[in-house]
Amino acid sequence: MPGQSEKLKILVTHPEITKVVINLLSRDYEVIICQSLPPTRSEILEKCKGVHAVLWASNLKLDKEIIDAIGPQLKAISTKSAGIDFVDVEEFRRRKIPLGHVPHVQNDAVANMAVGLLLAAARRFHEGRLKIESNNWETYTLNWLLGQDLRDSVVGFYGFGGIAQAIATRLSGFDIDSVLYTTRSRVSEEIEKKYNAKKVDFDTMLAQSDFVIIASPLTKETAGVFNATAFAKMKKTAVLVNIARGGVVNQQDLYEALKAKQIFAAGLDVMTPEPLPSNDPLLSLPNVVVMPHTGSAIKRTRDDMSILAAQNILHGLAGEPMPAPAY
Ligand SMILES: O=C(O)[C@H](O)CO
Repeated sequence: MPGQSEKLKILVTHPEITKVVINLLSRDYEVIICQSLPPTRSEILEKCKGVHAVLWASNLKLDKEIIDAIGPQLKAISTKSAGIDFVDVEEFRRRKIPLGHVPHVQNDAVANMAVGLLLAAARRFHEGRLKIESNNWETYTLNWLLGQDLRDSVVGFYGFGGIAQAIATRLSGFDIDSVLYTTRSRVSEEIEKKYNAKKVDFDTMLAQSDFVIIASPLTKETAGVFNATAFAKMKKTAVLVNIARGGVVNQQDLYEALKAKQIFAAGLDVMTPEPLPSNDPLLSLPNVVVMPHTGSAIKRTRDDMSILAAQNILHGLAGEPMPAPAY
């Protein structure tokens, strides 16, 4: 136990966390900051011993080894991401250690990325650039580089939480016809009305959607569900967008489907693995638009994410419920 004048310790696992957060945490606690860039597990394992809370700003595995290295005085950890597929949540639950994550604050930024990818894939941005680079303008034909239209389209969502709804809000400005969504439980009637949305089973969503947007967490249930069987059920003109996690998609099957033009195009902010090797076959396809998992990469959004993570651990240290508990 620390003495009366000794402050409890918080480990921040990344040197670039905004000063606002460091100042906030330093008011009542001693803050230890990891310095390695990229963050290393070895530095975290060394510095985490004896701390009382951790702001986990990394997607390195957060597991039993780390919890054991910290020690039994640990009171709270928060990730700085919405997705927690790199965390052994069961271990936290079993030991009753408060675990926070960071949902909602990145909805707008990620939704903007999704719309960007959707338009870029539907309107063939990558292929257009390749044509320019190879001096292959075919503007003499009347139907060169025709894309897919959002107007009057059906947009299907796999997962219909905050990010998906923020995407649907934006797409309503493109005069889409309706929204289909596949989730475990139905959203409220009010939300369905707002987006002209209907809950349908996975196969119906795949078969009837012109655009399919993956916006679900990666879990045992969602891993690899977008596979060859799923792609075979989609329209040939369909555009797939993934801003969730690469693991929801079987990437080899996606590659085959795109190459065979079984579906029209894909826009991906997430993939497997990350970083994607520069010689990955996916990158050889003209009908894929890729971004390196930067959906939330807006300064204000990233700061908001750090602030919410800090609030999670401050509440955890005070023995209060976190604003955004992960379980
Ligand atoms: O989960 C999130 O918040 C983003 O995808 C960053 O990992």
